[in-house]
Amino acid sequence: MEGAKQEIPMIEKWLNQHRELYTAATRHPFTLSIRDGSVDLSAFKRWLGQDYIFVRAFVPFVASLLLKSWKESDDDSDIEVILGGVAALNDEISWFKREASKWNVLLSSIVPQKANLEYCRFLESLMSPEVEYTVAVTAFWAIEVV
Ligand SMILES: Cc1ncc(CO)c(N)n1
Repeated sequence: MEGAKQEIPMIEKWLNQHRELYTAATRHPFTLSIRDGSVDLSAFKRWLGQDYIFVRAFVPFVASLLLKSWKESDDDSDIEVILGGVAALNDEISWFKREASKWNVLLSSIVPQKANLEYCRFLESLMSPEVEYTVAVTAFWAIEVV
């Protein structure tokens, strides 16, 4: 009888390989302060404006992924998952606008911070037709899992 393979699943392997980064991102003091309600209002407003810029840039990235999934995916259900992501982004943008108005954040005049600008540029680079669907969808997964 063949020995049962004891392969570590890919996602588990990646999480193990990047455990410190993953914990730093998902247990960040800002995130924890949101969870327990102690968040500093000016930090929240700064996040709101910066994340709004990110989400605006994320929409065309997800749209490009939708197109790639239609062309390159071998699994029909992928397109529906990504379409669900687009729908969620629509609701998310409405939420950002509501929150911004509630907290007097002027979304039209937010200046992106350097890290955010670089992140948006990275997203844009993933939109290139040269970038394969498998690469782009893995980035999508990583962005959403963290
Ligand atoms: C869907 C989505 N992914 C990631 C982020 C980053 O915070 C966000 N605001 N929305």
